[in-house]
Amino acid sequence: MTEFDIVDAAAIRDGRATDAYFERTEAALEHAGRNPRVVAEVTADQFPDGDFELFAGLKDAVALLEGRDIDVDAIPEGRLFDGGPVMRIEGPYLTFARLETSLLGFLSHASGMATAALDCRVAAPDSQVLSFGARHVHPSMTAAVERSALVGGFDGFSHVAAGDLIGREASGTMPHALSICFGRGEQEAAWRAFNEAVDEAVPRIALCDTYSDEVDETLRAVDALGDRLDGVRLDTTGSRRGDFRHIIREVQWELDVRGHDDVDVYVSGGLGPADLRELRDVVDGFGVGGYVSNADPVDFALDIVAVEGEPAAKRGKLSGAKDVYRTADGVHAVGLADRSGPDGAESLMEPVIRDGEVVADDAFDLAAATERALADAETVGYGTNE
Ligand SMILES: O=P(O)(O)OC[C@H]1O[C@H](OP(=O)(O)OP(=O)(O)O)[C@H](O)[C@@H]1O
Repeated sequence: MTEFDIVDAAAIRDGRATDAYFERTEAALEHAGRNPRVVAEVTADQFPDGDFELFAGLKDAVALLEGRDIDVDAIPEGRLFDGGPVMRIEGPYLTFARLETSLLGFLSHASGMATAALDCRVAAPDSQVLSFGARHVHPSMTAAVERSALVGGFDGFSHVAAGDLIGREASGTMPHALSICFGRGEQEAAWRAFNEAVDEAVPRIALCDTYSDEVDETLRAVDALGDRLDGVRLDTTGSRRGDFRHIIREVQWELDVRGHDDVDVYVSGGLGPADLRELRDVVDGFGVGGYVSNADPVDFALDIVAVEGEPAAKRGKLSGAKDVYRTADGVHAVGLADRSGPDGAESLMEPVIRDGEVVADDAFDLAAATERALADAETVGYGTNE
């Protein structure tokens, strides 16, 4: 049987999922009898510059690091960061050297996607926003996509197996394929079959752009499903879109004049924050895919900043174990961990692992992470000058 090209969880956990140069570094250090106690930090930018990003991926990072002879401090998942460390690891270097590759992968990708999700969330704070981007990425990444979207404040997601892992049910109704399988002019049959077959708890949201005009298909869906119709989705393809806002307003108008203003209107297809801002007052919800799933990973690096208690770092990086602080007005500052931060500032880093034991479950609890993300967005005014 042909297997998928997926590096499995055991290889990640045992450190085989690493860059070859870490294996050679281990060989050299062991040969020389060296295994210094180091402090290493995960950082994207050395100094704050007002450009915030959202921290995610901590749950998987902790799963990788727990049980090892190290201490780990980190800012909790869902916290906005702006320069300085997001994580600090202390212990014998050989204990965690080969984990750097997977550790950075977990944090970089998830944080990039969560930041993109928060961009969408703040663009349409009162709309329902669902993650539709699983189809754009390798299947092994889909749970990370959906979880990151939730950390960034999305209301739901589409991927079924990701839902099994996350512990929440996937949402979604129908693709164009359903109408096409019934045939041109037979959309009513497709919507009725959906209504008859699908669990009562699933909202009846008819996809209304497959063969004909959005207003026409919407009114036909109203006739076909009557009061059972909860909403329509317009995924009008780019080449046919013209003025999408006008199309949506026209659909809303024609629903209203017939007394169906309770039918919600959802839109999807290549949408990002600018579209959400432009359309948020005329729709009830959005499906957003590629903007989140295809987001650039955050450029995290892991660097040694102290060896045997003494400051040490490569040039361009700041030596010494550090902490990050937030002042009451939402400004971030970086300082040495063994000194207090600016007056009135709170430290954002928390102990997460001590001697290999996880000591802060709440730091990567999904609901808590989302709550932090939304609160932080407000505190620092994230996205308000877009
Ligand atoms: O464009 P994105 O933001 O990445 O959104 C992801 C996809 O979700 C929608 O699929 P839909 O189910 O409507 O498409 P299909 O039935 O044509 O496959 C939309 O057409 C996008 O292709």
